[in-house]
Amino acid sequence: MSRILGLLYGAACYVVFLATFLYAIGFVADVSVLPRSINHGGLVVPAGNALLVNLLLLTFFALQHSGMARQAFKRWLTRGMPASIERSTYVLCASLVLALLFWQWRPIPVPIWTVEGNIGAAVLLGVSGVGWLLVLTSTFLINHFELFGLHQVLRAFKGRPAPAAGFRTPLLYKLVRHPIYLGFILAFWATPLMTIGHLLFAAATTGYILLGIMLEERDLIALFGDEYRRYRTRVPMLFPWRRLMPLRRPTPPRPAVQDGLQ
Ligand SMILES: C[S@@+](CC[C@H](N)C(=O)[O-])C[C@H]1O[C@@H](n2cnc3c(N)ncnc32)[C@H](O)[C@@H]1O
Repeated sequence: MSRILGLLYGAACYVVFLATFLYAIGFVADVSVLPRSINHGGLVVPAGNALLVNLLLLTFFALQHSGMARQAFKRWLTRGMPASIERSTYVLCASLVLALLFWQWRPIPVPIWTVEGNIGAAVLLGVSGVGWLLVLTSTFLINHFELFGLHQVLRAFKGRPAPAAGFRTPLLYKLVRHPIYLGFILAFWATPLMTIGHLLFAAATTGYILLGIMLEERDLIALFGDEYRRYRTRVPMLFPWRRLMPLRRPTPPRPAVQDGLQ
């Protein structure tokens, strides 16, 4: 019975995640048919108040996201719930906090840049679309269903032990260490209409991504040791410049010739 409940819970969490993810695309792209987006629909308040509320929402998301991802928190959580539904619970909480952000976001629709003309706007929307595609594709590269908890509840349902965390570097992970985060950065910054509200969102999430990378890599080193350390020296963090333009190796210094010794 508890295995069936676990499976249903995991599936429900996944559906909530999917709905939130799809809404996020529309929210950031400012799709006008949505009830709320980054530039419309939310309560209109003075810019100072809006800034404060939005920063609180973003901070709450960052605390939930990073706090619940730490090993110590997972150990504490799994004292009270089966380990097989820990990841689904994480995904559910992250989705609910994100939904709260979408609901309570205060637009500050003062333009910073506006790209007029079909081609320019289409290129920027295209780059943003590529970003979202990069996010989704990369989740499948490292294991989409494990990342969102379905794999774990399915294994528990079949009575199999939880899978050990695996380190993978397929395709895009050979170019950059964090293609999912790169995808988010492209999706958040590439917009034909950058408003103060959107800029706040893009800048705060980018700052959080950089901090999140530091925490995530610390955990990955603890888990995979030298294998991850070597990966870090080989593959750039977010932008594949080093791959596209290999740096010239510095020429080694010539040994000093000392008078009288040669
Ligand atoms: C939201 S994903 C982001 C993955 C990666 N930072 C990226 O941007 O593509 C976070 C989870 O992926 C795991 N992870 C990160 N890099 C990984 C890799 N190369 N192989 C397997 N898991 C990885 C982390 O341990 C963490 O649980």
